[in-house]
Amino acid sequence: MKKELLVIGAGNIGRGVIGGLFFESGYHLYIYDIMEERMKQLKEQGTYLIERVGANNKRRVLVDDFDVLDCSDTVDLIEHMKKVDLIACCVYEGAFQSICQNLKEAIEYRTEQEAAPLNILLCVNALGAPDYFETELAKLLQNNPAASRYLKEKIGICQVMVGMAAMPSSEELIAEDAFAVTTKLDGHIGIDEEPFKGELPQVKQTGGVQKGKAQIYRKVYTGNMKHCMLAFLGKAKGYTYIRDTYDDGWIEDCVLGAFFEADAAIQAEYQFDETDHQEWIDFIVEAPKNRNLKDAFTRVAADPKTKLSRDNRFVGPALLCMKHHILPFYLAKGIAYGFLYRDESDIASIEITNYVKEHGIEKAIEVYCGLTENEWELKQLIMAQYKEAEKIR
Ligand SMILES: NC(=O)c1ccc[n+]([C@@H]2O[C@H](COP(=O)([O-])OP(=O)(O)OC[C@H]3O[C@@H](n4cnc5c(N)ncnc54)[C@H](O)[C@@H]3O)[C@@H](O)[C@H]2O)c1
Ligand SMILES: O=P(O)(O)OC[C@@H](O)[C@@H](O)[C@H](O)[C@H](O)CO
Repeated sequence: MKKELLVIGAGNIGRGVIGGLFFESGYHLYIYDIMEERMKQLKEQGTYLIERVGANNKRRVLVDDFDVLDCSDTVDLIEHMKKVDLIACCVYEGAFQSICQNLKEAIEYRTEQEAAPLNILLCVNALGAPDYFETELAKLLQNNPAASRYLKEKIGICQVMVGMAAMPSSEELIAEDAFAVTTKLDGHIGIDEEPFKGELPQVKQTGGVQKGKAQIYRKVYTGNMKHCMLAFLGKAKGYTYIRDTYDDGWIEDCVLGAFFEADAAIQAEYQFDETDHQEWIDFIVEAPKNRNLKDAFTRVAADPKTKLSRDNRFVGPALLCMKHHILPFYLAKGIAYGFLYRDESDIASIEITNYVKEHGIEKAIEVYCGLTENEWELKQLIMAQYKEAEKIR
């Protein structure tokens, strides 16, 4: 396999985690992002720094084997989609449609050329991303039978579990390198191996996983939920970074409570085998407390409108708990603190907290969590937790 990777979305994950690990494993990167001016600057700069921060040590990586595409339009992007056999999409959900639109053109070309298989790595926390890509591409290619066949037979659309946090670097480091990005040192990247065409790339801290579509639910409903709940509760306690919550026993109890509720529901739904299940618990619960990492609540809890929505990291597992007769007591607490979370730089948090003030918590739960009258038990649980949370805050 050619050691080339087209990275779409050159943010924390695209530059820092995926770009960094593939670069360190001998891959040449092609980088594309919609931020045209910034990409021009990156091209001029020619290198960028990654700071990998562990609980006990740090390490720097200077990435210098990449080309930045012409990001003024999508011509160059599509040209590279035609030729590079491995693509990593490191973006949020809002970018999916336009990426599919561009992929359509590339797939038609690849079909004509009888090109090699193409693997698309969806390095996202969004739920149902592979299904979205499969359906959208099938729709876009429906009038081209040969390309539809190529899509089915030669394109691997793979969920990737990015189990490694990445964030903007400190001001000091940014002064040194405007494109520096900070990531955790430990962690693991899991590629859903079932849809992958050919041999998996040999990349550091990266490997294949099974049941990828189920794994992303587990990651988001337990791991990302826990992370975000630390931020919601931590903010109420006046902290700023995830590390500030590490010695707070109350936060730890609540967050672990929510984790194990969600984990039990996920296990009931997806039945991961016991070894895999225990490894996941250890990965999340026993992760070393990384006090060197300044992971800000502003990043972790960003866009609480999405995070509190029906299928996302709190209401999703809470509903799954109800389905499996598990009381989502602590998950409801997480949701309640989500309704109290306010960050003056985050418009979604301002909208939500203003809405609660104006219309009350019950209406807010209906609007933002999408809970219906039939789901009255969960609604009442969240309302009760909110009442408590207001007193404690
Ligand atoms: N940061 C983390 O710790 C982390 C860990 C695991 C998974 N994730 C997931 O990875 C994805 C990226 O997160 P991030 O932290 O890198 O975000 P980010 O905001 O740092 O980077 C996203 C980048 O995508 C670019 N972009 C937006 N629309 C685009 C388009 N149409 N084409 C190309 N580029 C486009 C943005 O300009 C931005 O540079 C998200 O789905 C996130 O949930 C993040
Ligand atoms: O990027 P988001 O908004 O989906 O989630 C914020 C964080 O929880 C997330 O980026 C984690 O750091 C990451 O998923 C680590 O596994």
